[in-house]
Amino acid sequence: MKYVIGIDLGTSAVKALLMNEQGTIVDEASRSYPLVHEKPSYSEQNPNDWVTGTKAAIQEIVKRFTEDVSTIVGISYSGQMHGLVLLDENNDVLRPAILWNDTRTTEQCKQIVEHVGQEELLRITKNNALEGFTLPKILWVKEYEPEIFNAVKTFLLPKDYVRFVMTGNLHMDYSDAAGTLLLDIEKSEWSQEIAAVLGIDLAICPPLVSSATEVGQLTEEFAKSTGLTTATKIYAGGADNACGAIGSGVAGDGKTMVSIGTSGVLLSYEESNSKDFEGKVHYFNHVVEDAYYTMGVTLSAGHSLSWFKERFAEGQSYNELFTGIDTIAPGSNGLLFTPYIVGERTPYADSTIRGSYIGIDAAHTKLHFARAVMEGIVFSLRDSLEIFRTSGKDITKMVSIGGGAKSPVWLQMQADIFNVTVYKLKNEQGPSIGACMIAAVGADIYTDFEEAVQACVQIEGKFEPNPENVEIYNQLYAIYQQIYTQTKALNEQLNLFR
Ligand SMILES: Nc1ncnc2c1ncn2[C@@H]1O[C@H](COP(=O)(O)OP(=O)(O)O)[C@@H](O)[C@H]1O
Ligand SMILES: O=C(CO)[C@@H](O)[C@H](O)COP(=O)(O)O
Repeated sequence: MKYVIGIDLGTSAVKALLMNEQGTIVDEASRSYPLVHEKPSYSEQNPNDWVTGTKAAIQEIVKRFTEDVSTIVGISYSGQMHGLVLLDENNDVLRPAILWNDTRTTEQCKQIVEHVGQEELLRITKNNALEGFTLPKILWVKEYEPEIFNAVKTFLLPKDYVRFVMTGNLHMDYSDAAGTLLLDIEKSEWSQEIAAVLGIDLAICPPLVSSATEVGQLTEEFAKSTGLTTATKIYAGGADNACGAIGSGVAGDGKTMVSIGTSGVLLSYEESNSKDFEGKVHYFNHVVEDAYYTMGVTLSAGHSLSWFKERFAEGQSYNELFTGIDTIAPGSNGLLFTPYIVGERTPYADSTIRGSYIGIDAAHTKLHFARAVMEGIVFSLRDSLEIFRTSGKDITKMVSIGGGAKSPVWLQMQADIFNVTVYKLKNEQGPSIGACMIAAVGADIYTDFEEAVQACVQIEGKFEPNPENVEIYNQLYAIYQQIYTQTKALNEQLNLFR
């Protein structure tokens, strides 16, 4: 029997899955690491924490593995997108990684639009300039840390750095490169035009490869420290949302995924890159060659709930926090929450907006506040759904993945607020399943992603919308939608005090 390992380098933790050639997950391990918010709007991680966590998770799996390790034939990756890792000429890390949910780069986004031009930017990259993307982060370092910028030899995205430590080779795959805002989507190459106009030397960009490309084998050192062999082949991998999409079977037209991880994502498969969403949603390369996907992103989805738990329910598990939450009526007895605790992306690209609780009543308990957070996160994802529906997409079912899909109450809320049938996977870790599938396709265990989806995607259950709740949530959503506009100016004033 052959096996593959899929590594999902998430924002809260790295998760490793061991999958056999029949598509069954046989073991898993994870390690969490801190997220550092040194200042409001900053969000960084130490790339060495990713490496240490990945090594420990693989060691744990290998320790429990009772067969010959040479049967673990391949490893691939799914990675949190957009994060900037800068390496010097010795391939040493120059500064902490600046992550996807770091919104310090509003000025740099304006500069990009000014120099490249909005129309040209959309034509080349299919996306708007948003704080979370990598290019504005490169420009921020250029402006504020010139010494570091001058020492840069290569930039990588998070999973590319972990892969580099494991193989000694530098690469980036198209699905992740699409999120840098430096990729010419049409030509599938780094954009000379954007780089030239912004004074960036394209030599810092790593070679581009497809997700299932073999990019090397494990270094002796990494193999030795984890118990694997140097014969294990390494495949490039992809952006976590693209991996989550194939891991949940979203590899064909009309298929939709919702993910509540640290971020929240509503993602829809696209057969081509020819549609025009005017930059309202992100438009990226899929890990499936010549396919694409569009998605809306809530910056703090699961993060809003983990924030709530850390601040107001310290020491409680999620299950303890949720006890009794299903006894509270939809709408949390008139309490609404907007999850803009680090700013927002879709539909409001706004780094200054912050979250609100609206309608606090003396009768509300901690449970009402927790439920309102969960509902607010799903309302925010509905904002993205409305963009898709307005564009003509008929969305009636979705596969739900990410840490949030562990909670049946949250899954039912998604069915009721979106008014769709929500499917739950046997294992909610779509991105690492996707990473396993990439390794399996790379290693020729499956001929293509279609075959991999057939073998690996296992649906465990479904949640149907409850018509009564749908009606209540429709009314509440109309109120929720007004909160952004009504709190925007207030947050601009409060920004001075942050
Ligand atoms: N048991 C649970 N029930 C519901 N939600 C959970 C549970 N455990 C974690 N979560 C949510 O999942 C989020 C983490 O999801 P995950 O997909 O692991 O994130 P990431 O890939 O960003 O590391 C947490 O922030 C939390 O909101
Ligand atoms: O910025 C985005 C997508 O554009 C995020 O979705 C990141 O890719 C992080 O994902 P999670 O850690 O929440 O899975």
